[in-house]
Formats: sequence, C-alpha cells, structure tokens
Amino acid sequence: MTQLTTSLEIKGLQDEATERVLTPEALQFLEGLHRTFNERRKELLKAREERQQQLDAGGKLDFLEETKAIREGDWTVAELPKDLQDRRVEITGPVDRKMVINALNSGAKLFMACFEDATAPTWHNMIHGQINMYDAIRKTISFTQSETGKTYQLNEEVAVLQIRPRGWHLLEKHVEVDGEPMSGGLFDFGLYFFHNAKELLARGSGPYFYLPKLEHYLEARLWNDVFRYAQETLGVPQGSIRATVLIETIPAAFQMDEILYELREHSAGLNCGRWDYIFSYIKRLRNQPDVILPDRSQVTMTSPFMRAYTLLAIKTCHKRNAPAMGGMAAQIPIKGDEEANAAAFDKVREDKRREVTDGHDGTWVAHPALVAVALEEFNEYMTEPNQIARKRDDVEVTAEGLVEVPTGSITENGLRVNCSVGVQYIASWLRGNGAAPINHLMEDAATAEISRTQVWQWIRHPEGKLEDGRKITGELVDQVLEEELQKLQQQFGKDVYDTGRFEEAAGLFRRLVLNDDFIEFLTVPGYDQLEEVTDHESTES
Ligand SMILES: CC(=O)SCCNC(=O)CCNC(=O)[C@H](O)C(C)(C)COP(=O)(O)OP(=O)(O)OC[C@H]1O[C@@H](n2cnc3c(N)ncnc32)[C@H](O)[C@@H]1OP(=O)(O)O
Ligand SMILES: O=CC(=O)O
Repeated sequence: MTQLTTSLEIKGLQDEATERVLTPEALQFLEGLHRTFNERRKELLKAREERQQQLDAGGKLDFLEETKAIREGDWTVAELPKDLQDRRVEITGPVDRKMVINALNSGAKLFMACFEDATAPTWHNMIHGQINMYDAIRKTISFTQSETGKTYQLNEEVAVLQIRPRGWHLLEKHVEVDGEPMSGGLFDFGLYFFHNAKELLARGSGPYFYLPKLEHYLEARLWNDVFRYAQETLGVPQGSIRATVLIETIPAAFQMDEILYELREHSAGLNCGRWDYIFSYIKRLRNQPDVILPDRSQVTMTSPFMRAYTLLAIKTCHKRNAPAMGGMAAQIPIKGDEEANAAAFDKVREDKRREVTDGHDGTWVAHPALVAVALEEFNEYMTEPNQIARKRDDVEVTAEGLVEVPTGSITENGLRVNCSVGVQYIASWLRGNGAAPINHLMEDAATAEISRTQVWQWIRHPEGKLEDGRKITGELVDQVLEEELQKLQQQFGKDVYDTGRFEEAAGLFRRLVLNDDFIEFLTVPGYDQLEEVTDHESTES
C-alpha cells in the first residue's frame, strides 16, 4: 500500500503498468475529481433510493412538471464535431488489447471501448484498459498472441474511439481518497481524460464518452460539471468533450430532453441501451402489482413499451439536433453451422433495418463480422451522414405508452434459461471476462441483471406462475438451479466446471434471487468476490 499524495492511497498491485498511468500528476487530478464531486455522486445515489420508495408505494412514473419549460423550450445541443457526424455503425467491446485492435480495424465508423458492463473490473483489466487506450490513440498499440504467434497492429484507417466509463453506482476500491474508495466512473473518466484529451484533439478527434445508467437529469448535470471542471483544470477548451448518454433506465426515458439539455454543450446525443432498459423497467417497477414481464425471449424491440421509448428517443434527439443511436442485437457468428449463422445474421439485419427506417442515426454491433451487415442496412436507407433532419413530429408517445406492460407467458424454459445464463455469465465475470458468448449470443452484465431480476420478481409476484399454473417459488428456483448446474457440469466437464467459478456464481445468483431485499446491481456484491485474475489478452506484448 503506497501513499502518493497526502490523502490518496493505491491499494491495488503496483508495477510497471500502474506506473505508466498512475503518474503523480494523474493521481492529483483524480484526487481533485473525487474531492469535488464524490459527495454529490453519493447524494444522487441516495435520491435513487428515495424515488424507488415512492414507486414501491404505488407512485407512477411521469414527465416532470418542474422541467416542462425545458421540454417545451427551443434549444439545440452544440454542433457536432466532424468525426461524430456519421456514426452509422459503431462496434462495442471490452478493453482487451487484441479486441481493441480488432475493433478499431473492423470497418465500423466508431468503437465504444467499454470499461463498464463488457469488462469485469479487476484492477488488471482497468489499468491495462487505460494503457491500451493510451497506445491505441497514439497508434503504438500492437499485440502478439502467445498461442499462435500472430501479431495484431492498427490499419491505416481506424474507427473513432469513445469510451464508456463505469456508472455512478460503481466504485474503484483500489484507489482511496481520505480512506474512501473512489468512484469507478470518475477513475475511468479521469485517467482517460488526463492522459488523452489533448492528444486526441491534436489528432483531429476529441475526448468522447458514453455515459451509462443515468436515472435523472441531475446525474447528467453532475457529469456536465465534471466535464467543465476537467477541461478547466487541464486547460482543454470547454466543449471539447462530447458524450452520448445511454437511455437505459426507465426513469431516464421520461427525462430525455432534460438530459440533453444538461449536457447540451457536451452532448453527442442519446443511445438506446435496450438490455439495461429492460432490466431497469423490471427493477424499478418490480413492486407494482400490475407489472410483470413474460420470458425474456418474448420481450423484444417490437414490444410496445420498447418501441415507444426508441421512437421517443429519435424524436427528442432530432428536435435538439442530436444523434439518436440504436442499440445492440445479441447475435454473433455461429461457427460451423451455416444455416444457424445465416438465421442469426438475418435477425441482426432485420433489427438494423427497423432502426434505420425508424430514423436512428446509427447502431451498435457486438462483433466485427456484423459490421458489414449493419452497414448494408444503414447505407441503403440512410443516404446522408445522419438523418437528424427527419424530425419525426408524427411520433406521439405518452407516459402510459412508455410503461405499457408487455403480454406473453412465463415458461419453464424461460426460467431455466434465466438461471443457466445468469450463472454462466456471472461465472465468466468472476473469471475476469465481462463479455461472453453464451449459447451463440453475446452476453454482458445486463443479461445477468435481467435474468436475476426477472426470477426475483417472479418469486414474489402473485402472477409469477409458469404457463402450466405452477407458482414460481424459492424452492422451485433452487431445484431448477441445481438441475441447470448439473447440466453445465456435464456440458463443460468436471475440471472446467470446478475451476470455472460456477459454484461461486450460483451462490451469488441464489443470493440475488432469494434475498427479499432487492440488490440494486449484481456487480456491486460481485465486486467483493472478484479476485485478481490476469487475462493476457488485455496486456501489452
Ligand atoms: C448490452 C450492452 O451493453 S452491449 C455492449 C457491451 N458488450 C460488448 O461490447 C460485447 C462485445 N462482443 C464481445 O466481447 C465478443 O464478441 C464476444 C466475447 C461476445 C465473443 O468474442 P469471441 O469469443 O472472441 O468471438 P469470436 O471467436 O467469434 O471472435 C472472432 C474474432 O473477432 C474478434 N472479436 C469478436 N468480437 C469483437 C469485438 N466486439 N470487438 C473486437 N474484436 C472482436 C475476436 O477477438 C476474434 O479475433 P481473432 O480472430 O483475431 O482472434
Ligand atoms: O448498454 C446497453 C444495453 O443494451 O444495455
């Protein structure tokens, strides 16, 4: 444990890698961020709890009276920089060194490097992720895979880089200020900005961010104040930062205008973070008697509440001259089965076509092989760099429409999939991998959040019954979980199962679904179980 400034302590392993990014000047900047903004961050998290209590007491979500003037006002966000005007296809991925190179070379217009739900926040991953960003921006990044000897380097032309720092709820326990862990989001943002903002601007781009899991416009205001402070402190021109906010919580859907307004000098629009949105919908409305969702597979982008929110995002953004980005389709290539692979690609094509014809200005893909599919759809239906000029005044979305409960059934298979996929994802995360291919789909933390939240609610809601009438109970879930664990043991073999942290993952999953006290984010208790694991693919070589 080293004390570097009067009040900042590094609790994580220190080596050559940490020395590269945790320079005394960078630490001083982090300390300033913490001291200036951490109290407000904590107050905003507390306000989330208070709003939850109101919802649990039967309160309804609605557009806010206090911000009517902003919704009805005539204002726009600042003009977009050149390299954010055409965002038709963005690839996302964790911050592993090889993946970073592959994503930048993928042919996508932009790459969102994720320090959040696609990355398990080990100290190693977070530090090496920063190093990978540093080297990628300066085009000095390369990687040699030890198994194959293959070397990866950047192409001449690469995607524009943006990063997703952790949300306001997550901590970076390896750095403490005044004996208190730092905010994960301030740590990720702060280090990236400190080392790269000026370099990015000198190279004709800028410090670009995706902001996850906001639940209120005041949380957007906090980010905006962080941006102003960071730019002022480091002598970077105000407005250099541009940030796209993920609308991925149900309360935020009622405050899209307000969020854009708070960030208007730094805004790069909104994105529909659809998986977390489903998670948030169940989480926030979990105690409302009329709300219960069917199997996850039946909740799609054509479910009325999902259509309502994506169309509202497009209308709201375009009114403010901001891009409205689409979301992620889970399908990834299926190796060795051409028919299944073609079907998976068709699903992605259909999803992207709906997005572009609705009016989205770009979309996300999870895998380089899907860049071309998404590009084809956007190239065909979006002939300009974006379609911000298409105002969608025809769209009418009501508060009731945003929360309309989707119909469908809860099946035994749906319950089994939630248990199995939830455990498999958590096990992968505990092994240090935040994005995982499971049953030929890309899964990240949002998947496990949806799975466990659905099961929690099904156990407690009177209508949480399988289609054959059986009530979903803690005992039934326990039994299903045991059976699914046995299947996983058979599928992976005893050795992989024993070393793969499946039992630990099942323990956490059980706690998440059986505890009456709902746990806000699985990554919070999970973080205590996330021991240090080193993944060579995130590391320099
Ligand atoms: C809900 C949300 O928040 S979505 C956003 C967050 N989630 C993500 O970003 C997940 C992104 N996707 C991924 O991480 C990956 O696609 C995974 C983990 C699901 C699958 O990865 P793999 O098992 O490596 O897939 P696969 O074997 O098909 O990969 C083939 C090649 O593509 C590369 N690749 C796959 N996905 C990506 C990606 N998203 N970015 C860059 N490269 C990628 C692999 O590195 C591999 O490279 P190689 O041939 O040089 O070794
Ligand atoms: O973060 C994205 C999502 O779909 O959730």
